[in-house]
Amino acid sequence: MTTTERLTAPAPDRAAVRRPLLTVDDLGVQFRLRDTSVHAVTDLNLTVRAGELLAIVGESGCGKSVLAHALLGLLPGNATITGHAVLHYPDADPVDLVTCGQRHLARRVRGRRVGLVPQSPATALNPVRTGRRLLTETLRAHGRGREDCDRLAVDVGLDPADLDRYPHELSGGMAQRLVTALALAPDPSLLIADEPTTGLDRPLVDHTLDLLRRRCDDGSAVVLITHDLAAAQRVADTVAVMYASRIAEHRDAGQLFTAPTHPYAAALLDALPDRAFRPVPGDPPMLTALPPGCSFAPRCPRRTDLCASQPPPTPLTGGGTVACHHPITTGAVT
Ligand SMILES: Nc1ncnc2c1ncn2[C@@H]1O[C@H](COP(=O)(O)OP(=O)(O)OP(=O)(O)O)[C@@H](O)[C@H]1O
Ligand code: NI
Repeated sequence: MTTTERLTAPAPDRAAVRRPLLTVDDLGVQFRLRDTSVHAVTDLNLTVRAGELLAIVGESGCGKSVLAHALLGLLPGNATITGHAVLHYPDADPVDLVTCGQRHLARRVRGRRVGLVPQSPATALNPVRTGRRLLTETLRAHGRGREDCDRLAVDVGLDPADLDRYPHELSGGMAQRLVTALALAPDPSLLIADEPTTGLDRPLVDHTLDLLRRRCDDGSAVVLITHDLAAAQRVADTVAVMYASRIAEHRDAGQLFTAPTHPYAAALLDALPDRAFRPVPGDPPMLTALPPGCSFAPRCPRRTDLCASQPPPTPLTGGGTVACHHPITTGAVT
């Protein structure tokens, strides 16, 4: 099966009937620099439901990893976070990840309820411990035995013999699979996987995507951050397209890939080799100087004067959101 074929064919909006696991409400992240500030996440709203695989896509630097770090309390000291990101527990009161504090995040959330596959696995691994030791310690901390070690390795496509290597003895792809196994060890109800297929060859990319899909089919939720639109198309229930720190379009994956309504989403799809293979013209704006209107307007074939001056509305249309003054209604870019 090629990556562009769907692994499963979920009914449209299947995820919509599940309970919300995470609700993000007007989330903002800014980094203070000496004489300016970087708007890395702006006015971001989304819901992730149990059983849902949400793919977050968008060009490099649009704020995907910062969003992941914000949800896990992993932002550096020069960051300011605003808004809310509420994690709902089936058996306890909901918790706002923005305000609950590092102690709660460390004890109850990070690596427990919410797992992270970090974008840079090499720097995330303790260099003086073998993969087996790292994995055994993580499993033990969550009440699971060392016998789960080899099974987890196989799940992520790693030869259990490679667990006896130190991080510097692992290839980039092996380190990637090891950090995925470490994130899965606590069996988190929400897994945020930030480019989890980097450095993997095609069969292992598909193996990893299928693993994430199966977790969702078993009732967990996954946020898959990826540059790879074909990967999103293969496994995602819903897709959020980020552009310059905001969500441009967020809807059912099937609808987004067949009839994108935001001109940026349409342009991203047109850039795919198996579509028009036409790169998105121009460059994204600096996040230190976001324009007052729509950030995509300077690159947009549908822009009018309104786009340059007024921020786009984000009405709910057809079960999704699109932040655009002139959304495409036919699925064709005019
Ligand atoms: N500590 C920081 N201080 C200042 N700016 C930062 C900091 N961390 C990230 N940024 C900026 O925030 C923006 C968003 O970065 P982010 O890493 O989220 O992008 P991304 O969408 O994950 O990109 P990629 O696809 O390349 O991983 C970038 O402009 C980046 O330079
Ligand atoms: Ni990133």
